[in-house]
Amino acid sequence: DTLSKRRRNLMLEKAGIRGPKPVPILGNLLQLLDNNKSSIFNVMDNFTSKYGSIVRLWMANHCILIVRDVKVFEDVFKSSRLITKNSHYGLLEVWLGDGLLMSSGSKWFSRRKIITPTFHFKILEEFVEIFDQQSTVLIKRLMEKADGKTVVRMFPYVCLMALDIITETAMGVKVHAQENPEFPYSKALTETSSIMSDRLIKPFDRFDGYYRIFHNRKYHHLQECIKIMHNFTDQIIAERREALQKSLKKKMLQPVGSADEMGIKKRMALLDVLLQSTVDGKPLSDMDIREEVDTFMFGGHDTTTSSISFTLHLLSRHPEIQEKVLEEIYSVIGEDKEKPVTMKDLHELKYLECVIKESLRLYPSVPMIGRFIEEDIVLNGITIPANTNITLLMYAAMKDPENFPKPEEFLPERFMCTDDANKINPFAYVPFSAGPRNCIGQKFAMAEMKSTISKILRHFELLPLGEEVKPFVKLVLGSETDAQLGLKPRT
Ligand code: HEM
Repeated sequence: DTLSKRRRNLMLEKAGIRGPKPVPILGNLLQLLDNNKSSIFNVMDNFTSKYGSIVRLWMANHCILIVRDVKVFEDVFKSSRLITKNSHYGLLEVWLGDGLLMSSGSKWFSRRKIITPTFHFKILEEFVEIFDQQSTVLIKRLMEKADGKTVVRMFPYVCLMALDIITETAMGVKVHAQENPEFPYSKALTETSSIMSDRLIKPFDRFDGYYRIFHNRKYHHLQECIKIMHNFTDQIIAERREALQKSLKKKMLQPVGSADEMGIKKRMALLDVLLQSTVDGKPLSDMDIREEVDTFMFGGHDTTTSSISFTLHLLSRHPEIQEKVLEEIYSVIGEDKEKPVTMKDLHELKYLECVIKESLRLYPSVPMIGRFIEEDIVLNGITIPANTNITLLMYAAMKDPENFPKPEEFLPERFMCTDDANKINPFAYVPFSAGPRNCIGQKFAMAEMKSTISKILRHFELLPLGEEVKPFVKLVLGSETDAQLGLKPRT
Protein backbone atom coordinates (compact mmCIF):
# COMPACT_ATOMS: atom_id res chain seq x y z
CA ASP A 1 0.00 0.00 0.00
CA THR A 2 2.80 2.39 0.92
CA LEU A 3 4.47 1.49 -2.34
CA SER A 4 1.30 2.16 -4.27
CA LYS A 5 0.87 5.46 -2.43
CA ARG A 6 4.40 6.52 -3.29
CA ARG A 7 3.91 5.51 -6.92
CA ARG A 8 0.68 7.49 -7.21
CA ASN A 9 2.29 10.51 -5.60
CA LEU A 10 5.29 10.39 -7.91
CA MET A 11 3.21 9.98 -11.05
CA LEU A 12 0.87 12.83 -10.12
CA GLU A 13 3.78 15.10 -9.20
CA LYS A 14 5.46 14.32 -12.51
CA ALA A 15 2.27 15.23 -14.31
CA GLY A 16 2.24 18.57 -12.49
CA ILE A 17 -0.91 17.79 -10.50
CA ARG A 18 -0.83 19.57 -7.17
CA GLY A 19 -2.96 19.80 -4.07
CA PRO A 20 -2.94 20.87 -0.42
CA LYS A 21 -0.16 19.41 1.72
CA PRO A 22 -1.30 16.16 3.36
CA VAL A 23 -0.45 15.29 6.98
CA PRO A 24 0.75 11.77 7.86
CA ILE A 25 -1.97 9.08 8.07
CA LEU A 26 -4.97 11.42 7.74
CA GLY A 27 -3.82 13.13 4.54
CA ASN A 28 -6.12 16.08 3.85
CA LEU A 29 -9.03 14.77 5.91
CA LEU A 30 -8.77 17.64 8.40
CA GLN A 31 -9.09 20.24 5.64
CA LEU A 32 -12.32 18.54 4.57
CA LEU A 33 -13.68 18.07 8.07
CA ASP A 34 -15.25 21.47 8.44
CA ASN A 35 -17.21 20.78 5.29
CA ASN A 36 -20.79 21.59 5.82
CA LYS A 37 -23.56 21.27 3.33
CA SER A 38 -23.20 24.74 1.84
CA SER A 39 -19.46 25.26 2.15
CA ILE A 40 -18.44 22.25 0.10
CA PHE A 41 -18.65 24.26 -3.14
CA ASN A 42 -16.42 26.96 -1.67
CA VAL A 43 -13.94 24.38 -0.43
CA MET A 44 -13.75 22.77 -3.89
CA ASP A 45 -13.61 26.12 -5.70
CA ASN A 46 -10.81 27.33 -3.42
CA PHE A 47 -8.82 24.20 -4.23
CA THR A 48 -9.28 24.54 -7.98
CA SER A 49 -8.47 28.26 -8.03
CA LYS A 50 -5.31 27.60 -6.00
CA TYR A 51 -4.05 24.38 -7.60
CA GLY A 52 -5.58 24.29 -11.10
CA SER A 53 -8.30 22.40 -12.93
CA ILE A 54 -7.16 19.02 -11.53
CA VAL A 55 -6.43 18.89 -7.78
CA ARG A 56 -4.98 16.02 -5.75
CA LEU A 57 -6.41 15.22 -2.29
CA TRP A 58 -5.57 12.42 0.09
CA MET A 59 -8.20 10.99 2.42
CA ALA A 60 -6.10 8.63 4.51
CA ASN A 61 -4.84 6.21 1.82
CA HIS A 62 -7.47 7.15 -0.74
CA CYS A 63 -6.25 9.44 -3.49
CA ILE A 64 -8.96 11.69 -4.96
CA LEU A 65 -8.58 13.99 -7.92
CA ILE A 66 -11.13 16.72 -8.17
CA VAL A 67 -11.53 17.84 -11.76
CA ARG A 68 -13.14 20.74 -13.61
CA ASP A 69 -11.23 20.31 -16.85
CA VAL A 70 -13.76 19.66 -19.66
CA LYS A 71 -11.17 17.78 -21.77
CA VAL A 72 -10.79 15.29 -18.92
CA PHE A 73 -14.60 15.06 -18.73
CA GLU A 74 -14.65 14.19 -22.42
CA ASP A 75 -12.09 11.40 -22.04
CA VAL A 76 -13.87 9.99 -18.99
CA PHE A 77 -17.33 10.08 -20.59
CA LYS A 78 -16.12 8.58 -23.87
CA SER A 79 -14.30 5.72 -22.20
CA SER A 80 -15.96 2.33 -21.97
CA ARG A 81 -13.30 1.29 -19.41
CA LEU A 82 -13.97 4.05 -16.92
CA ILE A 83 -17.31 2.86 -15.63
CA THR A 84 -16.49 1.92 -12.04
CA LYS A 85 -17.97 4.24 -9.41
CA ASN A 86 -15.79 5.58 -6.60
CA SER A 87 -15.95 4.81 -2.89
CA HIS A 88 -18.39 7.65 -2.07
CA TYR A 89 -21.20 5.62 -3.59
CA GLY A 90 -20.54 2.74 -1.14
CA LEU A 91 -22.80 4.46 1.37
CA LEU A 92 -25.84 3.69 -0.77
CA GLU A 93 -25.12 0.00 -1.03
CA VAL A 94 -27.22 -1.09 2.00
CA TRP A 95 -30.21 0.37 0.23
CA LEU A 96 -29.60 0.01 -3.51
CA GLY A 97 -27.50 -3.17 -3.47
CA ASP A 98 -25.70 -3.66 -6.74
CA GLY A 99 -28.32 -2.01 -8.95
CA LEU A 100 -27.65 -0.08 -12.14
CA LEU A 101 -26.29 3.05 -10.46
CA MET A 102 -23.81 1.13 -8.32
CA SER A 103 -22.75 -1.92 -10.33
CA SER A 104 -19.75 -2.15 -12.61
CA GLY A 105 -18.11 -4.45 -15.16
CA SER A 106 -20.10 -7.13 -16.93
CA LYS A 107 -22.97 -6.97 -14.40
CA TRP A 108 -23.56 -3.31 -15.17
CA PHE A 109 -23.23 -3.95 -18.89
CA SER A 110 -25.83 -6.72 -19.04
CA ARG A 111 -28.21 -4.85 -16.70
CA ARG A 112 -27.95 -1.66 -18.73
CA LYS A 113 -28.80 -3.64 -21.85
CA ILE A 114 -31.99 -5.07 -20.42
CA ILE A 115 -33.06 -1.95 -18.56
CA THR A 116 -32.70 0.39 -21.54
CA PRO A 117 -35.96 -0.83 -23.19
CA THR A 118 -37.72 -0.21 -19.85
CA PHE A 119 -37.53 3.51 -20.68
CA HIS A 120 -38.82 3.05 -24.22
CA PHE A 121 -40.77 5.96 -25.69
CA LYS A 122 -43.98 3.89 -25.81
CA ILE A 123 -43.75 3.17 -22.08
CA LEU A 124 -42.96 6.78 -21.17
CA GLU A 125 -45.92 7.93 -23.22
CA GLU A 126 -48.21 5.99 -20.87
CA PHE A 127 -46.76 7.86 -17.89
CA VAL A 128 -47.83 11.30 -19.13
CA GLU A 129 -51.26 10.68 -17.63
CA ILE A 130 -49.69 9.98 -14.22
CA PHE A 131 -47.60 13.16 -14.39
CA ASP A 132 -50.78 15.07 -15.15
CA GLN A 133 -52.89 13.47 -12.41
CA GLN A 134 -50.28 13.94 -9.72
CA SER A 135 -49.67 17.56 -10.66
CA THR A 136 -53.41 18.12 -10.41
CA VAL A 137 -53.19 16.98 -6.77
CA LEU A 138 -50.27 19.38 -6.29
CA ILE A 139 -52.28 22.28 -7.76
CA LYS A 140 -55.07 21.59 -5.25
CA ARG A 141 -52.60 21.65 -2.35
CA LEU A 142 -50.93 24.83 -3.58
CA MET A 143 -54.25 26.60 -4.14
CA GLU A 144 -54.61 26.93 -0.35
CA LYS A 145 -51.46 29.09 -0.28
CA ALA A 146 -52.12 31.04 -3.45
CA ASP A 147 -53.15 34.43 -2.11
CA GLY A 148 -50.38 36.43 -3.80
CA LYS A 149 -48.84 37.26 -0.40
CA THR A 150 -47.87 34.01 1.33
CA VAL A 151 -44.30 32.82 0.87
CA VAL A 152 -44.43 29.19 -0.25
CA ARG A 153 -41.47 26.82 0.20
CA MET A 154 -41.66 24.56 -2.80
CA PHE A 155 -39.32 21.63 -2.02
CA PRO A 156 -41.62 19.67 0.35
CA TYR A 157 -44.63 20.07 -1.97
CA VAL A 158 -42.72 19.05 -5.08
CA CYS A 159 -40.98 16.19 -3.27
CA LEU A 160 -44.22 14.43 -2.32
CA MET A 161 -45.53 14.83 -5.86
CA ALA A 162 -42.32 13.38 -7.31
CA LEU A 163 -42.59 10.53 -4.84
CA ASP A 164 -46.15 9.78 -5.95
CA ILE A 165 -45.04 9.87 -9.58
CA ILE A 166 -42.04 7.58 -9.19
CA THR A 167 -43.88 5.04 -7.01
CA GLU A 168 -46.71 4.77 -9.50
CA THR A 169 -44.48 4.63 -12.58
CA ALA A 170 -41.80 2.35 -11.13
CA MET A 171 -43.98 0.00 -9.12
CA GLY A 172 -47.48 0.53 -10.44
CA VAL A 173 -48.91 1.43 -7.00
CA LYS A 174 -50.38 4.62 -5.62
CA VAL A 175 -49.04 5.58 -2.17
CA HIS A 176 -50.85 8.96 -2.03
CA ALA A 177 -47.78 10.59 -0.49
CA GLN A 178 -49.24 14.06 -1.19
CA GLU A 179 -52.37 13.32 0.80
CA ASN A 180 -50.69 11.09 3.37
CA PRO A 181 -47.01 11.94 3.87
CA GLU A 182 -46.92 9.70 6.96
CA PHE A 183 -47.30 6.54 4.87
CA PRO A 184 -44.44 4.37 6.20
CA TYR A 185 -42.75 3.72 2.86
CA SER A 186 -42.75 7.40 1.79
CA LYS A 187 -41.56 8.50 5.23
CA ALA A 188 -38.76 5.92 5.28
CA LEU A 189 -37.63 7.03 1.82
CA THR A 190 -37.44 10.74 2.68
CA GLU A 191 -35.69 10.00 5.99
CA THR A 192 -33.16 7.69 4.37
CA SER A 193 -32.32 10.34 1.76
CA SER A 194 -31.85 12.89 4.51
CA ILE A 195 -29.57 10.69 6.70
CA MET A 196 -27.51 9.56 3.69
CA SER A 197 -27.02 13.20 2.61
CA ASP A 198 -25.70 14.16 6.02
CA ARG A 199 -23.27 11.26 6.04
CA LEU A 200 -22.01 11.84 2.53
CA ILE A 201 -20.33 15.15 3.24
CA LYS A 202 -18.77 14.16 6.56
CA PRO A 203 -15.69 12.07 5.77
CA PHE A 204 -15.69 10.17 9.10
CA ASP A 205 -19.46 9.58 9.13
CA ARG A 206 -19.11 7.69 5.88
CA PHE A 207 -17.36 4.84 7.70
CA ASP A 208 -19.98 2.44 9.01
CA GLY A 209 -18.00 1.47 12.13
CA TYR A 210 -17.52 5.11 13.14
CA TYR A 211 -21.13 6.06 12.41
CA ARG A 212 -22.46 3.12 14.38
CA ILE A 213 -20.50 4.15 17.48
CA PHE A 214 -20.93 7.92 17.37
CA HIS A 215 -24.43 8.17 15.86
CA ASN A 216 -25.89 4.96 17.21
CA ARG A 217 -29.52 6.09 17.28
CA LYS A 218 -29.42 7.42 13.74
CA TYR A 219 -27.58 4.32 12.52
CA HIS A 220 -30.37 2.07 13.81
CA HIS A 221 -33.07 4.37 12.50
CA LEU A 222 -31.46 4.18 9.06
CA GLN A 223 -31.42 0.36 9.19
CA GLU A 224 -35.08 0.43 10.22
CA CYS A 225 -36.04 2.74 7.32
CA ILE A 226 -34.19 0.55 4.82
CA LYS A 227 -35.98 -2.51 6.15
CA ILE A 228 -39.35 -0.82 5.70
CA MET A 229 -38.47 0.09 2.11
CA HIS A 230 -37.10 -3.35 1.23
CA ASN A 231 -40.16 -5.09 2.69
CA PHE A 232 -42.46 -2.81 0.72
CA THR A 233 -40.61 -3.34 -2.55
CA ASP A 234 -40.48 -7.13 -1.95
CA GLN A 235 -44.21 -7.20 -1.35
CA ILE A 236 -45.00 -5.26 -4.53
CA ILE A 237 -42.67 -7.45 -6.60
CA ALA A 238 -44.37 -10.58 -5.27
CA GLU A 239 -47.83 -9.17 -6.06
CA ARG A 240 -46.91 -8.05 -9.57
CA ARG A 241 -45.16 -11.34 -10.33
CA GLU A 242 -48.26 -13.23 -9.31
CA ALA A 243 -50.47 -10.93 -11.37
CA LEU A 244 -48.20 -11.44 -14.37
CA GLN A 245 -48.28 -15.22 -14.02
CA LYS A 246 -52.07 -15.20 -13.71
CA SER A 247 -52.45 -12.95 -16.72
CA LEU A 248 -50.12 -15.15 -18.76
CA LYS A 249 -52.17 -18.23 -17.88
CA LYS A 250 -55.61 -16.70 -18.19
CA LYS A 251 -55.22 -14.48 -21.16
CA MET A 252 -53.45 -16.85 -23.46
CA LEU A 253 -49.96 -15.60 -22.94
CA GLN A 254 -50.72 -11.94 -22.92
CA PRO A 255 -48.23 -10.11 -20.74
CA VAL A 256 -49.15 -7.43 -18.23
CA GLY A 257 -49.64 -4.19 -20.07
CA SER A 258 -51.65 -5.66 -22.93
CA ALA A 259 -55.39 -5.13 -23.35
CA ASP A 260 -57.78 -7.07 -21.07
CA GLU A 261 -61.04 -8.76 -22.16
CA MET A 262 -62.81 -5.42 -22.27
CA GLY A 263 -60.10 -4.06 -24.53
CA ILE A 264 -58.89 -1.75 -21.76
CA LYS A 265 -55.15 -1.45 -21.83
CA LYS A 266 -53.39 -1.87 -18.53
CA ARG A 267 -50.44 0.41 -17.99
CA MET A 268 -47.02 -1.22 -17.62
CA ALA A 269 -44.96 -0.09 -14.65
CA LEU A 270 -41.17 -0.11 -15.01
CA LEU A 271 -41.25 -3.11 -12.67
CA ASP A 272 -43.49 -5.09 -15.05
CA VAL A 273 -40.99 -4.64 -17.85
CA LEU A 274 -38.25 -6.00 -15.57
CA LEU A 275 -40.44 -8.97 -14.60
CA GLN A 276 -40.70 -9.89 -18.25
CA SER A 277 -36.99 -9.41 -19.03
CA THR A 278 -34.48 -12.20 -19.32
CA VAL A 279 -30.69 -12.45 -19.25
CA ASP A 280 -29.38 -15.39 -21.27
CA GLY A 281 -32.88 -16.78 -21.34
CA LYS A 282 -33.31 -16.60 -17.56
CA PRO A 283 -35.70 -14.18 -15.83
CA LEU A 284 -34.33 -11.74 -13.26
CA SER A 285 -34.64 -12.89 -9.64
CA ASP A 286 -36.75 -10.98 -7.10
CA MET A 287 -33.54 -9.66 -5.56
CA ASP A 288 -32.22 -8.43 -8.96
CA ILE A 289 -35.50 -6.63 -9.54
CA ARG A 290 -35.57 -5.11 -6.07
CA GLU A 291 -32.15 -3.57 -6.59
CA GLU A 292 -33.29 -1.95 -9.80
CA VAL A 293 -36.65 -0.76 -8.49
CA ASP A 294 -34.96 0.76 -5.41
CA THR A 295 -32.45 2.41 -7.76
CA PHE A 296 -35.27 3.97 -9.80
CA MET A 297 -36.91 5.15 -6.58
CA PHE A 298 -33.68 6.76 -5.44
CA GLY A 299 -32.53 8.16 -8.80
CA GLY A 300 -35.96 9.26 -9.86
CA HIS A 301 -37.45 11.46 -7.18
CA ASP A 302 -34.93 13.72 -5.39
CA THR A 303 -33.34 14.71 -8.69
CA THR A 304 -36.54 15.88 -10.34
CA THR A 305 -37.71 17.51 -7.08
CA SER A 306 -34.56 19.59 -7.00
CA SER A 307 -34.75 20.66 -10.62
CA ILE A 308 -38.48 21.47 -10.61
CA SER A 309 -38.12 23.52 -7.40
CA PHE A 310 -35.12 25.54 -8.60
CA THR A 311 -36.76 26.14 -11.99
CA LEU A 312 -39.96 27.47 -10.40
CA HIS A 313 -37.90 29.74 -8.15
CA LEU A 314 -35.94 31.08 -11.13
CA LEU A 315 -39.13 31.70 -13.09
CA SER A 316 -40.58 33.64 -10.15
CA ARG A 317 -37.53 35.94 -10.33
CA HIS A 318 -37.67 36.38 -14.14
CA PRO A 319 -41.21 37.50 -15.04
CA GLU A 320 -40.34 38.17 -18.69
CA ILE A 321 -39.10 34.58 -19.13
CA GLN A 322 -42.12 33.26 -17.23
CA GLU A 323 -44.37 35.19 -19.63
CA LYS A 324 -42.59 33.71 -22.64
CA VAL A 325 -43.03 30.16 -21.31
CA LEU A 326 -46.70 30.85 -20.68
CA GLU A 327 -47.19 32.11 -24.23
CA GLU A 328 -45.61 28.93 -25.54
CA ILE A 329 -47.88 26.83 -23.31
CA TYR A 330 -50.98 28.67 -24.61
CA SER A 331 -49.91 28.20 -28.21
CA VAL A 332 -49.14 24.48 -27.80
CA ILE A 333 -51.77 23.33 -25.26
CA GLY A 334 -54.33 26.14 -25.41
CA GLU A 335 -55.81 28.22 -22.60
CA ASP A 336 -58.01 25.53 -21.04
CA LYS A 337 -56.26 24.92 -17.73
CA GLU A 338 -57.76 21.46 -17.22
CA LYS A 339 -56.91 19.99 -20.64
CA PRO A 340 -54.60 16.98 -20.19
CA VAL A 341 -51.35 17.20 -22.13
CA THR A 342 -49.96 14.60 -24.51
CA MET A 343 -46.37 13.53 -25.10
CA LYS A 344 -46.55 15.40 -28.41
CA ASP A 345 -47.47 18.63 -26.56
CA LEU A 346 -44.56 18.13 -24.19
CA HIS A 347 -42.17 17.70 -27.12
CA GLU A 348 -43.36 20.95 -28.60
CA LEU A 349 -42.60 22.94 -25.44
CA LYS A 350 -39.15 23.84 -26.77
CA TYR A 351 -38.64 27.08 -24.92
CA LEU A 352 -39.64 25.47 -21.62
CA GLU A 353 -37.01 22.82 -22.36
CA CYS A 354 -34.36 25.57 -22.70
CA VAL A 355 -35.54 27.03 -19.39
CA ILE A 356 -35.17 23.67 -17.64
CA LYS A 357 -31.76 23.10 -19.23
CA GLU A 358 -30.54 26.50 -18.11
CA SER A 359 -31.90 25.90 -14.63
CA LEU A 360 -30.02 22.57 -14.49
CA ARG A 361 -26.86 24.38 -15.60
CA LEU A 362 -27.09 26.88 -12.74
CA TYR A 363 -28.45 24.39 -10.22
CA PRO A 364 -27.53 20.86 -11.31
CA SER A 365 -29.46 18.26 -9.29
CA VAL A 366 -26.36 16.05 -9.42
CA PRO A 367 -23.52 18.56 -8.98
CA MET A 368 -20.64 16.06 -9.07
CA ILE A 369 -20.04 12.43 -9.92
CA GLY A 370 -17.18 10.02 -9.23
CA ARG A 371 -15.26 7.22 -10.88
CA PHE A 372 -12.60 4.81 -9.66
CA ILE A 373 -9.56 4.29 -11.88
CA GLU A 374 -8.59 0.62 -11.76
CA GLU A 375 -5.60 0.72 -14.09
CA ASP A 376 -3.30 3.49 -15.34
CA ILE A 377 -5.09 5.61 -17.92
CA VAL A 378 -4.29 8.67 -20.01
CA LEU A 379 -6.79 11.51 -19.61
CA ASN A 380 -6.22 14.67 -21.62
CA GLY A 381 -2.60 13.60 -22.19
CA ILE A 382 -1.94 13.02 -18.47
CA THR A 383 -1.25 9.52 -17.14
CA ILE A 384 -3.41 8.97 -14.09
CA PRO A 385 -2.23 6.11 -11.86
CA ALA A 386 -4.33 3.09 -10.99
CA ASN A 387 -6.11 3.15 -7.62
CA THR A 388 -7.18 6.76 -7.93
CA ASN A 389 -10.66 8.22 -7.42
CA ILE A 390 -11.80 11.07 -9.58
CA THR A 391 -14.62 13.47 -8.85
CA LEU A 392 -15.94 15.48 -11.78
CA LEU A 393 -17.12 18.91 -10.63
CA MET A 394 -19.94 19.26 -13.15
CA TYR A 395 -21.41 22.28 -11.39
CA ALA A 396 -18.09 24.15 -11.89
CA ALA A 397 -17.62 23.12 -15.53
CA MET A 398 -21.12 24.34 -16.31
CA LYS A 399 -20.16 27.81 -15.10
CA ASP A 400 -16.96 28.09 -17.12
CA PRO A 401 -17.21 31.43 -18.98
CA GLU A 402 -15.36 29.98 -21.95
CA ASN A 403 -18.31 27.71 -22.72
CA PHE A 404 -21.05 29.76 -21.04
CA PRO A 405 -20.63 33.53 -21.43
CA LYS A 406 -22.14 35.47 -18.48
CA PRO A 407 -22.16 32.19 -16.55
CA GLU A 408 -24.05 33.48 -13.49
CA GLU A 409 -26.99 34.78 -15.54
CA PHE A 410 -30.19 32.85 -16.24
CA LEU A 411 -30.27 32.94 -20.05
CA PRO A 412 -32.38 30.08 -21.49
CA GLU A 413 -31.79 31.46 -25.00
CA ARG A 414 -28.24 30.11 -24.94
CA PHE A 415 -29.76 26.67 -25.61
CA MET A 416 -31.74 27.86 -28.64
CA CYS A 417 -28.64 28.22 -30.78
CA THR A 418 -28.95 26.00 -33.84
CA ASP A 419 -25.81 26.89 -35.79
CA ASP A 420 -23.15 24.22 -35.40
CA ALA A 421 -20.23 26.63 -34.94
CA ASN A 422 -21.67 28.09 -31.75
CA LYS A 423 -23.32 25.00 -30.33
CA ILE A 424 -22.58 24.22 -26.71
CA ASN A 425 -19.80 21.67 -26.19
CA PRO A 426 -21.70 18.49 -25.22
CA PHE A 427 -19.02 17.54 -22.68
CA ALA A 428 -19.23 20.91 -20.95
CA TYR A 429 -22.99 20.69 -20.43
CA VAL A 430 -23.54 17.43 -18.58
CA PRO A 431 -26.33 17.56 -15.95
CA PHE A 432 -27.32 14.00 -16.91
CA SER A 433 -23.70 12.89 -17.27
CA ALA A 434 -22.72 11.59 -20.73
CA GLY A 435 -21.46 8.49 -22.52
CA PRO A 436 -22.30 4.87 -21.66
CA ARG A 437 -23.10 5.61 -17.99
CA ASN A 438 -25.31 8.59 -18.54
CA CYS A 439 -28.70 8.98 -16.88
CA ILE A 440 -31.04 6.29 -18.14
CA GLY A 441 -34.03 8.28 -16.88
CA GLN A 442 -33.20 11.50 -18.74
CA LYS A 443 -36.22 11.43 -21.10
CA PHE A 444 -38.52 10.36 -18.26
CA ALA A 445 -37.20 13.26 -16.16
CA MET A 446 -37.57 15.84 -18.92
CA ALA A 447 -41.17 14.76 -19.63
CA GLU A 448 -42.05 14.84 -15.92
CA MET A 449 -40.48 18.26 -15.42
CA LYS A 450 -42.14 19.79 -18.50
CA SER A 451 -45.50 18.34 -17.55
CA THR A 452 -45.51 19.48 -13.92
CA ILE A 453 -43.93 22.91 -14.48
CA SER A 454 -46.30 23.72 -17.34
CA LYS A 455 -49.25 22.59 -15.22
CA ILE A 456 -48.21 24.91 -12.38
CA LEU A 457 -47.72 27.84 -14.76
CA ARG A 458 -51.15 27.29 -16.32
CA HIS A 459 -52.71 27.71 -12.87
CA PHE A 460 -50.50 30.23 -11.12
CA GLU A 461 -48.46 33.32 -11.69
CA LEU A 462 -45.18 32.83 -9.81
CA LEU A 463 -44.23 35.87 -7.74
CA PRO A 464 -40.72 36.85 -6.54
CA LEU A 465 -41.58 36.57 -2.82
CA GLY A 466 -39.33 35.36 -0.02
CA GLU A 467 -35.61 34.76 0.16
CA GLU A 468 -33.23 33.80 -2.64
CA VAL A 469 -32.03 30.18 -2.95
CA LYS A 470 -28.80 29.13 -1.21
CA PRO A 471 -27.59 25.91 -2.81
CA PHE A 472 -26.10 23.15 -0.72
CA VAL A 473 -25.25 19.51 -1.31
CA LYS A 474 -27.59 16.86 0.00
CA LEU A 475 -27.44 13.59 -1.94
CA VAL A 476 -28.62 15.93 -4.68
CA LEU A 477 -28.61 19.72 -4.79
CA GLY A 478 -30.80 21.36 -2.17
CA SER A 479 -31.21 24.91 -0.90
CA GLU A 480 -30.69 26.13 2.67
CA THR A 481 -33.57 28.55 2.20
CA ASP A 482 -35.69 26.05 0.26
CA ALA A 483 -37.11 27.41 -3.02
CA GLN A 484 -39.34 30.29 -1.99
CA LEU A 485 -41.91 32.10 -4.10
CA GLY A 486 -45.44 33.45 -4.08
CA LEU A 487 -48.44 32.14 -6.02
CA LYS A 488 -51.34 34.01 -7.59
CA PRO A 489 -54.11 32.04 -9.30
CA ARG A 490 -54.52 32.89 -12.99
CA THR A 491 -58.05 33.84 -13.85
C1 HEM B 1 -33.48 16.12 -13.25
C2 HEM B 1 -33.48 14.82 -13.11
C3 HEM B 1 -32.25 13.93 -13.16
C4 HEM B 1 -30.92 14.25 -13.19
C5 HEM B 1 -30.29 15.63 -13.20
C6 HEM B 1 -30.19 13.00 -13.24
C7 HEM B 1 -28.82 12.91 -13.31
C8 HEM B 1 -28.11 11.72 -13.38
C9 HEM B 1 -26.68 11.63 -13.45
C10 HEM B 1 -25.71 12.80 -13.45
C11 HEM B 1 -26.35 10.31 -13.51
C12 HEM B 1 -24.95 9.71 -13.55
C13 HEM B 1 -24.56 9.36 -12.14
C14 HEM B 1 -23.17 8.85 -12.01
O1 HEM B 1 -22.44 8.67 -12.97
O2 HEM B 1 -22.81 8.61 -10.86
C15 HEM B 1 -27.59 9.55 -13.46
C16 HEM B 1 -27.68 8.18 -13.50
C17 HEM B 1 -28.85 7.48 -13.36
N1 HEM B 1 -30.12 8.01 -13.29
FE1 HEM B 1 -30.61 9.95 -13.37
N2 HEM B 1 -31.08 11.96 -13.21
C18 HEM B 1 -32.35 12.47 -13.17
C19 HEM B 1 -33.54 11.76 -13.16
C20 HEM B 1 -33.63 10.38 -13.18
C21 HEM B 1 -34.87 9.63 -13.20
C22 HEM B 1 -36.27 10.26 -13.25
C23 HEM B 1 -34.54 8.30 -13.14
C24 HEM B 1 -35.43 7.08 -13.14
C25 HEM B 1 -36.70 7.06 -13.30
C26 HEM B 1 -33.09 8.22 -13.10
C27 HEM B 1 -32.37 7.04 -13.03
C28 HEM B 1 -31.00 6.96 -13.13
C29 HEM B 1 -30.28 5.69 -13.11
C30 HEM B 1 -30.88 4.30 -12.95
C31 HEM B 1 -28.91 6.02 -13.26
C32 HEM B 1 -27.73 5.05 -13.34
C33 HEM B 1 -27.42 4.74 -14.79
C34 HEM B 1 -26.20 3.86 -14.98
O3 HEM B 1 -25.24 3.95 -14.22
O4 HEM B 1 -26.21 3.09 -15.97
N3 HEM B 1 -32.58 9.49 -13.14
N4 HEM B 1 -28.66 10.44 -13.39
